[in-house]
Amino acid sequence: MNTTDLLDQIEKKGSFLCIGLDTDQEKIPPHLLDEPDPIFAFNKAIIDATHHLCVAYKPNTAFYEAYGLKGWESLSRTIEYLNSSYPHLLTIADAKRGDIGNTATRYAEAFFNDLNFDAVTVAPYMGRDSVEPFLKFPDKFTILLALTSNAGAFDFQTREVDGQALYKIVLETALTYEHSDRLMFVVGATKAEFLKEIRKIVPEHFLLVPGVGAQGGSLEEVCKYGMTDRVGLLVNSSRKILYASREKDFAEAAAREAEGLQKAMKKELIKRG
Ligand SMILES: O=C(O)c1cc(=O)[nH]c(=O)n1[C@@H]1O[C@H](COP(=O)(O)O)[C@@H](O)[C@H]1O
Repeated sequence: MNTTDLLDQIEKKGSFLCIGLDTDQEKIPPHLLDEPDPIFAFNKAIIDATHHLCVAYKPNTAFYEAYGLKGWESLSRTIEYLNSSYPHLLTIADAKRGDIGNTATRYAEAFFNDLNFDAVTVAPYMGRDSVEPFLKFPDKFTILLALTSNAGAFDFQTREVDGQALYKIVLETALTYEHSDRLMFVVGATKAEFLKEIRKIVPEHFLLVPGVGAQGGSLEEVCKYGMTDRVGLLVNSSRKILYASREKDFAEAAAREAEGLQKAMKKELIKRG
């Protein structure tokens, strides 16, 4: 998957929605627990009901790793289903990895080659040699945490180092990495007002923006400060869509939530002209 394919999907669907598959066995409708793989059964129903409203899916690996081998199998079935049934959709492994180069290479192989995701989230703390192994893969995206949606973001990310906020240093430094055109950056929707400054440093790159929905971020604010001529935004929502209902109509309820966001996104795309 490359940026042109992604933009093509965004224009066709009038949507830059990413649906987070943060599938929690304790929150899925009870009738699915009789299925051989309840998590996959839930994901498949959600994907079938929402694929026309979004351009990306982002399983957060924590929700799968928590169930050990069984969870990893559910993740593997989910990505195989996405790649075979909806190959034009962007798939993001939200794994937030980061380690020395030798180890980072193995993480990159795990998510890009073995599982065949299009993108993976990576933490920047360990620097260049922990990120560049991911960037070696053509037609794959590495999504680097810049300014996250949580309260703890203020512990380090907004601290000034040599007169500049650390998240800005992350953005500027990452642009010097080899194949930096294969980067996207995470900016939390709850920090929309920072997007003006962020766009001065990364005017073109796509931003993955989680935090709309359950965390209270505003889509309008995100678009006002973060949207570019080539859109440049993937806005994620997970719980608000996935758990719109715990009854048999859960997939239809999820589609209604996703459609609400898609319609609002279409308006923003029209506003942009
Ligand atoms: O990298 C992420 O996706 C991420 C970064 C961030 O700053 N904040 C954030 O919430 N996320 C992820 O985005 C998803 C948000 O889920 P909801 O709050 O349920 O919409 C979760 O999978 C988080 O781990």
